[in-house]
Amino acid sequence: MEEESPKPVCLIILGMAGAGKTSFTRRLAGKITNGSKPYLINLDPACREVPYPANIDIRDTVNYKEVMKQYGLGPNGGIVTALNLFSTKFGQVVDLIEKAGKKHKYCIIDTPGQIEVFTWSASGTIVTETLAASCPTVVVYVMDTVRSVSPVTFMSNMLYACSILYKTRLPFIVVMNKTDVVDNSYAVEWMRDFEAFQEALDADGDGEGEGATYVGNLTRSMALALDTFYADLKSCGVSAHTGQGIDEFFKLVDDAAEEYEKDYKADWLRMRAEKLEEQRRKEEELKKGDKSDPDTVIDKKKLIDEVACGRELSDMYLKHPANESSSDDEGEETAPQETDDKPEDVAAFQEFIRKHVKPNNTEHKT
Ligand SMILES: Nc1nc2c(ncn2[C@@H]2O[C@H](COP(=O)(O)OP(=O)(O)OP(=O)(O)O)[C@@H](O)[C@H]2O)c(=O)[nH]1
Repeated sequence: MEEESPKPVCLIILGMAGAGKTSFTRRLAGKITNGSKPYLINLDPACREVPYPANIDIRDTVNYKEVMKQYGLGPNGGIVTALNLFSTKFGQVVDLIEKAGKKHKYCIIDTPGQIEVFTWSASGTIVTETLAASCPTVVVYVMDTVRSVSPVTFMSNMLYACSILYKTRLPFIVVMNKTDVVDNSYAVEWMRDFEAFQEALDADGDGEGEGATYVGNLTRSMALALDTFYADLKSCGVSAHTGQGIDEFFKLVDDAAEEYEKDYKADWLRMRAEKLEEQRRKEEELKKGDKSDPDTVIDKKKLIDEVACGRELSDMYLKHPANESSSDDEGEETAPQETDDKPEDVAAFQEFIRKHVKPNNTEHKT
């Protein structure tokens, strides 16, 4: 039997806006394992600068400001659509990631600022599923420890983390970032000891009894329900600024990668086999149908390019994702343009719709 070449452990970095995803990715970028730094991917089409040497950068492929113009979208719609377009070619990205496994032990994927762009979009699902079916994949949820000191905010953050865990069905790590400002011990205690959480809630004026507020009661019930989630949760405190806690984080990553092999891989391989079979069946059906149907045109143009990790950082900084000649302000919605749709973009978008928009949404997984 052919021996499989090693595949990198892929870390999908998620978190609320400002939690420190990019700073954390930048910190992880310096980790040297077996003589190599991690393979780095930026999936945020709207960031101005990528402060680490990305091997693959979505901004080299899709110009989100042009997407906003061409489809008449606002900034969030532009980011979602840019990611949708990119995700249609994510198979090519995975090929590059698999090849990178010969040299890199880890592959780190930084996601867009607004978490819902990834967690509530078709493209986020496509990216996650394609990765998980090919490489050991771990979801890393970055939480802002400073902003979560209120018990109600903490519980909301954990509830969000919990929803992502059950949605992705992958090993999961909660990273409590910014411990250089506030130590994460309060969060560890709240997760371990419900009474301590209850006391903090009382001290906040949201506790039990006559003075209890609706939000206090809700928080208490939710925190009780989250006990099961906390029981097996991998978490650690880190500071992306000082590097504190990074070694412990990588230990958790290695445990999570083992967990993937043991508990998740078989399911993902089965799902991939089913999808391939379904795709084969659909292609056969298409072949039998009208071959001149323009919707079946598949864009052969290579949209994804890899950049040598050692390239000059200045290359990354100098290129702004917007078209330099573009005069629109960031955040300004513009009317749809009727004329200059590029044929390759149209073909890619048609292909995206053909592949992923299913009648009645019967196969959409949540
Ligand atoms: N003190 C401290 N500040 C941090 C740390 N990590 C990030 N920050 C700060 O938090 C802010 C947000 O950091 P980013 O890395 O841009 O966060 P992000 O989640 O990538 O943000 P978006 O992608 O724009 O949503 C910046 O001002 C960082 O300097 C940390 O470990 N300690």
